Amino acid sequence: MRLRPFSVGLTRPLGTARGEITEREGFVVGVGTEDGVPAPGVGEAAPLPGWTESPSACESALRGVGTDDGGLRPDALDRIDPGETPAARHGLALALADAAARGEGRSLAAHLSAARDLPTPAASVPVNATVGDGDPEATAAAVERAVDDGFDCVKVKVGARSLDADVERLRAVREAVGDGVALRADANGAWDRATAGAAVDRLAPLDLAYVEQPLPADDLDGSAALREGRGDRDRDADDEDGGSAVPIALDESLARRDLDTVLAADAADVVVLKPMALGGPDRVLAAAKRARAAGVEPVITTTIDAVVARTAAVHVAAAVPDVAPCGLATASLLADDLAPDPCPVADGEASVPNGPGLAGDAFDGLF
Ligand SMILES: O=C(O)CCC(=O)c1ccccc1C(=O)O
Ligand SMILES: [Mg+2]
Repeated sequence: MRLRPFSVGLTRPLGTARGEITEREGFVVGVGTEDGVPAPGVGEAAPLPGWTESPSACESALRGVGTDDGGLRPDALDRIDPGETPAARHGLALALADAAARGEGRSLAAHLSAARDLPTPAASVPVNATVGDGDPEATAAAVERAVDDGFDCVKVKVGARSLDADVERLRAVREAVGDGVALRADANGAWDRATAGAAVDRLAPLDLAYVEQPLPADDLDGSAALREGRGDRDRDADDEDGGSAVPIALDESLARRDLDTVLAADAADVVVLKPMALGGPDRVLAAAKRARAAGVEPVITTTIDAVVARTAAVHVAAAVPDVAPCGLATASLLADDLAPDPCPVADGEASVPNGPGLAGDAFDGLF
């Protein structure tokens, strides 16, 4: 197993309620026949503080599963705890899955779905554009650009400013693009229960597709109450029959609590699943299948990963039948990348490479 450190910068910082993301660092993970796998395989471990383990914990977890002569222990994957070091597990699980899929001569999506009794994967996946914090004019202009580029679903970061200011931003966006565009708002856990309750009431007239992580990650009861329209707020006439006027998505909550706990709490309409934060593509596809069975819609996104992990997430999304728009159109947020993007986005859809594996041998030059 080989590890190659990398660092890629964003074209400009992505403003979120939890600060700005300016660059992504991590390791490309390579395995080969010397590791006992049938073909070369490439993975990516890109820890993001606040979402995963630290870069040093990630590196030690990966180095810990190697043998003294540079090979891989046979039980390597089982030795990496997906809760403690999800990015490390992602890197190795992806490299091994890429190798296995290439050995089988089929795409990563086909390999992952066959193991879970899912139907033939899609050839492209719908994606949303991602727009960071900014003033109302800049936010509306960024969303308009995305719509001009062919997106019909756009996610806007909120929660970095007052609720009044965010409502003004989203109003400006809705006015600029009209009713035909699906809008999502991601608060990254910024609001308390009273603010979140006020937010769903005030955003209801703007017809949002969902509000993502309105409350802190641990507040599953608050999220369940918000969904039922019984947050700490005055009820208005619109939700007398109960139910939040805006569907609720959870993201950070999944990195803190296991999926079954989130599902049992009735805390979400949508779960946002990030392979890097949840320990690997295999785990996320299994989680997506379980969420669907429980009536909760899965959405696949990344932590703004580099091209290897982003391509893997596209394969995962392709394996989810009729997947909702996913947060995978983030290549354009990066100023540079590890390799050319094998999943170009056009008309709001990312194309899925045919394989074998992630993208044939396109990433083998990374070593
Ligand atoms: O979902 C998307 O549109 C892109 C990914 C994204 O927003 C994100 C990227 C890095 C870290 C956290 C998040 C998030 O969804 O909260
Ligand atoms: Mg989010």
